Amino acid sequence: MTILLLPPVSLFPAKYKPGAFLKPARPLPSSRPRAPRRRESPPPRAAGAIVSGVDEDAFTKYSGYLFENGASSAAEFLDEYDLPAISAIYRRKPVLLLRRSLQIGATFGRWFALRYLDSISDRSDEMFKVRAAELRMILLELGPAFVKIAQAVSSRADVIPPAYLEELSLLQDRIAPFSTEIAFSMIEKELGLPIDILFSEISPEPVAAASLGQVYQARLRSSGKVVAVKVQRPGVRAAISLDIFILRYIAGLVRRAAKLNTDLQAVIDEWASSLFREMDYRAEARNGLKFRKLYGRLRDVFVPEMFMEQTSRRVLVMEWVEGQKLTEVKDLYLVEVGVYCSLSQLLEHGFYHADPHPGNLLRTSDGKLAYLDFGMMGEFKKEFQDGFIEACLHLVNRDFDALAKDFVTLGLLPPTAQKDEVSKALTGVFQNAVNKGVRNISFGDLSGNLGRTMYKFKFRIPSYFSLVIRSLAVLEGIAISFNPDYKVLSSSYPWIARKVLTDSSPQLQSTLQALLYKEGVFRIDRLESLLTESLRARTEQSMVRKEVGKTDSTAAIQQALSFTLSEKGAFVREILMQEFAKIGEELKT
Ligand SMILES: Nc1ncnc2c1ncn2[C@@H]1O[C@H](COP(=O)(O)OP(=O)(O)OP(=O)(O)O)[C@@H](O)[C@H]1O
Repeated sequence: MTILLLPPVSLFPAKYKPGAFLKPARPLPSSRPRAPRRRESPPPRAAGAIVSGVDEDAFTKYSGYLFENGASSAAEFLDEYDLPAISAIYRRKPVLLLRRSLQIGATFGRWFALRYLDSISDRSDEMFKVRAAELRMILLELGPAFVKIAQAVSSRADVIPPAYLEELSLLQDRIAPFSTEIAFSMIEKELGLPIDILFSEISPEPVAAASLGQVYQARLRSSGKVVAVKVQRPGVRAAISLDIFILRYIAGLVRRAAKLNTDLQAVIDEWASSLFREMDYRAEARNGLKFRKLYGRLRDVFVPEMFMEQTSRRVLVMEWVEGQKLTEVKDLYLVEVGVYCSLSQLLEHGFYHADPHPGNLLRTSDGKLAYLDFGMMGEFKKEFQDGFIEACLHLVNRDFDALAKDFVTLGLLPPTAQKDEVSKALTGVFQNAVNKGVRNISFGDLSGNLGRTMYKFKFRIPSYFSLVIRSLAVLEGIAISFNPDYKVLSSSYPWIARKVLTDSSPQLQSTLQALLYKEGVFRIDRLESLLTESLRARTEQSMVRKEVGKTDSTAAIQQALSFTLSEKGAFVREILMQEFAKIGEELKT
């Protein structure tokens, strides 16, 4: 059981430097708890003032928009993404629909026109940063649906230019808050008790504000535990529903006009369903509980406790995590911990954090990797897990025909695909990368190349697969920001090698067998390389911890031997025994 020793509670945690971007939470003396200050609104703000990067105008428009279009709409009460219901609600409001469509069109239209003017006046480079900042403000003004879309792409260093990436990453946690008065009354309404009864202390202002909700620090009256209280923005569900409805319509037009093969409306529907699930905080708390149970015990991983009794659809109460953003502390060891935890999520239990954006990963004050925000979780099915491992093995061993088959198993290619042709294309795409050696393959480049090949063959990448790729690409992205040579695949391969050598799944065992025998000939070199990699999985982790010194080759041989003799090495031992028996027979003749 991992135990996090919380440091003395301060309502000015290290990661929220007072005044950095929010008004500081009011420190309440922990020795003598006071009744919370209730219904305290933030002081009036000067229009157009900038509070450390949060533009007040954008904030006003953003919140105003939510209230105007959200709080009173029937769509605010939808429990899940229900397209017929959303259509029925907004078809009855043509004026609202038209006004909002014009607002979206005019806002983006103006921005594209400015970019066009930049390009014809040869000022594109000069104005690049300005336009990136404008785009961020536009997304903020347009509301949560656009902020969420931007967040989804903001970790893609491979597709977004750096200046845009920098601006879009600010959307992850620099969104202005809504009124505390409204938030407190929402807590009371949702949980059915007065704030003073629920909490003995609560920060008079939010400590963080995100697109869907904002977070307060508080102390539970019942147990005295310090908690984070997340409150959903009022009107957010209705506002998002309206925008989804409009975006779907635009997607239909674009698809027809550009004769696209990809069903853009289906992509939006899938995204919308997951966004609606994310807006149900009870589901988020259940996800958090499961995540904690599965991964909270991994070494140096921390998952906060969820308080189900104090959680409702729009209010979530969980254990407070004291720490700093992983991106700020630049801790490569914790990136490795994240990679190992991701592999365990994807390939061990198949239940994974599908939104591990940099704002959701913290380094706790005692040096652990803490996960936050369990709104978006993915399920990676067992057959896909094995298929993914097989694809990695075939990629590293340059078996492109087998790789094309793996793509069918993974649902990336339809079974009817011309596998020869695809395999030729994949060979072209991956050969260069693989020739550089597994340690030099960049996950970002690989997924970019894969996307382009898929596009060429008019195949679509299933959304589950994009999320899986994203959950690893995010970690690579964080590491690259302070270590340009970091490669996530190089950290993952030892784990994969170990898995394939030790797993009892018949599918993986037959893959291993196929890999170790080429045209009936035993490939000892492949077994050797798998063994070396799988041993690296163990030693590398301990070396990062500085627990052991460098292993010499004798130690490696000893470890390889002890592995093949261990219970987990049974299948490999069996193969080796058969090979030894064959050699014995040959020697006899
Ligand atoms: N348990 C916690 N302990 C400390 N801080 C927290 C905790 N939970 C959330 N926060 C802070 O609040 C911020 C927003 O929380 P969270 O990401 O869960 O909200 P969200 O509305 O789902 O955000 P997003 O829209 O970006 O996904 C986090 O980035 C973090 O700074």
